[in-house]
Amino acid sequence: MRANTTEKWFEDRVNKYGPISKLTLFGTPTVFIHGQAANKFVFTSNTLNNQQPPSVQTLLGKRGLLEVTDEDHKRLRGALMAFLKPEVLKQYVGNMDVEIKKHFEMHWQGKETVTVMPLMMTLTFNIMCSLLFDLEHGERRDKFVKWFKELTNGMWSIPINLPFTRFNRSIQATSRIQNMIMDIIHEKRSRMQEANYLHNDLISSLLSLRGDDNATLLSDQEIVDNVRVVMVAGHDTSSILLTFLIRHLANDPVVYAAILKEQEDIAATKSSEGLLTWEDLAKMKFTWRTALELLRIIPPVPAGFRRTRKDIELGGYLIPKGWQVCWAANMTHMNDSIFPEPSKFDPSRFENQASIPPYCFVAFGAGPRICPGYEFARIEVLVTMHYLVTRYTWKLCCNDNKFSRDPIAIPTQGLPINIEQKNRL
Ligand code: HEM
Repeated sequence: MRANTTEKWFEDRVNKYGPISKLTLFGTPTVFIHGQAANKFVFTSNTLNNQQPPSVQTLLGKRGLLEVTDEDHKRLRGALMAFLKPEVLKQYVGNMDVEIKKHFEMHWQGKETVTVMPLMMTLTFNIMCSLLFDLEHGERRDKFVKWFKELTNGMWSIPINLPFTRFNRSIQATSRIQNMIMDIIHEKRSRMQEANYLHNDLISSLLSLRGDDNATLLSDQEIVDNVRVVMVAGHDTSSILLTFLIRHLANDPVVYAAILKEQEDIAATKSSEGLLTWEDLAKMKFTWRTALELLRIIPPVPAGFRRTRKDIELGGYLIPKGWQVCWAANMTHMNDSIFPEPSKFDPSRFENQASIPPYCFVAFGAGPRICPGYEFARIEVLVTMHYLVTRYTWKLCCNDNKFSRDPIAIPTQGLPINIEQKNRL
């Protein structure tokens, strides 16, 4: 992964061993499968459980969406979707707009050079703090960002909990984060007693949900674990997409010009103080198609795992109970019978999404575990791109066109760029 040869490794494997092959990964017998039918099986079969490395369970908790199955998964997912569904999120486009403009004022305005990747991490973290917790800027948010970085540093590390290991620092950070989220839950619960309290964040939404017997639908621990899962699942993924979009537009004047035109047309209808709306986002069709095409070529989640619940027969092979099953996005994303000329960057592939065969574009997964943050990611990417292209021009500082994976894609130097503000500011 560090040498960024993951895709090549998958391809070589398929060429050598065919569509289904076995190997040992992280010390566990694993079956590697790929292609449309294999994706359908991985994403929809109830003979498979979700499977995360042990470090992830320790750091994110046992009651998070990634760990639970069946009825518990449905209940917790339904609870998160009550906030993440488009009908609700559309009310928050203005809040995102405010947070994103603030980011550009604080971190870009007046600068000649910025490094994109860490800034996009900061931006998506702040968006989440505002929308998920309604957490004010200041000391508490600063502490949270510090602990969150420590938590994610150890996420894919070897889970050895000895003093001074990366994993040990992550465990300490996750326990501080747990305490902080618990405090926020208690504060929100008491504020919810106030007559005119507005539910305007994910935690308040989860606290307000009731089951059949009018008891709260989620326990406090379930809220803590799921908020951590959402923070982790939604942070790196969106930052990577934004970072690689900025890199791509610096190298592709045709796509850049089309996005600029689309965004300038929308900006022309707004006053300088006006906030973007849900209706404005609906007009950003070409910008979103460009983002989807980028996700096809560089999926932030390049592969994933499941575990068999029982012996399974697949394609004439027996996969024993307890084995890992590994899927990889690039094997369908770069298949020329599905996406002709797969290496060509062509946003028009997404003009008619219904024409893409099912289970072939899996940047957001598919089936019952398909990414619940799709709409959230779409809003943050579109609003960020709007302010970026209408207020700045940029050039890559160096030929930072390489990236490594950890397992997320990271430009080797963080993507430093030279920026210039447009006159509008
Ligand atoms: C460009 C941005 C994003 C990409 C490419 C992405 C990709 C994915 C993928 C591929 C999966 C499914 C993994 C599997 O089935 O093994 C997933 C699941 C998930 N994503 Fe995203 N994601 C993005 C943004 C977000 C955001 C912004 C949030 C939260 C606000 C989020 C929350 C989640 C959660 C909670 C799951 C687990 C769902 C479940 O197990 O039921 N994601 N994401």
